Parts: sequence; structure tokens; C-alpha cells
Amino acid sequence: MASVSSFKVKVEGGYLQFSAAHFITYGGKCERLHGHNYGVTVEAEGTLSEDQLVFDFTILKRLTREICQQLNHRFLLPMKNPHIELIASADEWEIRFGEKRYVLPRAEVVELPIDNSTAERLAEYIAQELLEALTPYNTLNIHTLTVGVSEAPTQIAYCHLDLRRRLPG
Ligand SMILES: Nc1nc2c(c(=O)[nH]1)N=C([C@H](O)[C@H](O)COP(=O)(O)OP(=O)(O)OP(=O)(O)O)CN2
Repeated sequence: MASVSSFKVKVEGGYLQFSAAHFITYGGKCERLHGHNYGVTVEAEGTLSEDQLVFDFTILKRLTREICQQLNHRFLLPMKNPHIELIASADEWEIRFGEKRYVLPRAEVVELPIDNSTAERLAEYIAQELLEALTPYNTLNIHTLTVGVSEAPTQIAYCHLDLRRRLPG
């Protein structure tokens, strides 16, 4: 019986990381402000292009690194978190949860369109940003894109995008 090959490329390590501060809300509580040295992995599965690549490692690394740089040394602010109150001023974000109140310079905050800064939601955000950054490239041969975000080497969350269900742009 003839076998069918399937292919996957993965980029990780090196500069595919960012250090950021955050807290998540869960179970009616709000964690203390803390930080992680996050690691990012990206996997693309698909068929081979004319050049016999799923996708060029070099480009994939560069695009992922650019997203990491936007998050590096920032506070990760989940703009859609229904459990925190956000008060904007010209230069600052005030974040309230019950009696707790944080005031942060806007320049040190990255405003994320997510509802909680869990590793899962960060992986989804990075996957969506990467998909956007891949728009100028031919990615029709890529079937799935998986982004992993680790808070530590022992804990990692993944978001898997099925690109075969992409709507024509
Ligand atoms: N599935 C997920 N679970 C948890 C997430 C997450 O993003 N996805 N996040 C957290 C917290 O944000 C927290 O940062 C976890 O950090 P952790 O190092 O595990 O905290 P601890 O101090 O409890 O663990 P140590 O191993 O003792 O450092 C929680 N869960």
C-alpha cells in the first residue's frame, strides 16, 4: 500500500520568548501581579510548496519574534476582562478589582483584545497575529497552525487554528 507523507515545521527557542507582567482572574478572585519569562513555539502542518517547504523557518521565526517583541517588558492588559474595571487617562491605565487598584503608564502596557491573560488566550492572540502577519505569503498549503505559550518549562498551553476552514479574504 502506498504511504502518504505529511509534514510539519516547528520553530521555538532563541528569541521566541518575552518577559511580561500579568495577573489572571479566576473563580471570583484576582491573582497578585507577577511575571513570567514566556516561551513561544509555532508549528505549521501542511503539504509541501513548490520549494518543498511547508513554510520557510526563517520567515516564521522573524514574524513570531516581532510579535514577541511587542509583548516584551510590558504589562499584559486583557481589555475584554469582564471582572476588572478599566479607567483610561491620557498617560495611564487604572485597573480595579474590588479594593485592589493598579495604575500603570500606558507606554508599559500592551492592550490585548482578550478576556484573560491565560497562556491559552495568549497563545490564541499570538496565533491570530501570526496569521495576519502571514497574509502577504502563500500559505494555502498550510493546514494547521499551532502556537504554544509556556509560562515555565513545565507548563504550556496551545492554540490550534484549522486553516482549511479559512474563509476567502
Ligand atoms: N491552564 C492554565 N492554568 C493556569 C494559568 C494559565 O494561564 N493557564 N495561569 C495561572 C497563573 O497565571 C499563574 O501564573 C501560574 O503560575 P505558577 O508558576 O503555576 O504559580 P505557582 O506559584 O502556583 O506555582 P509554582 O510552581 O509553585 O511556581 C495558573 N493556572
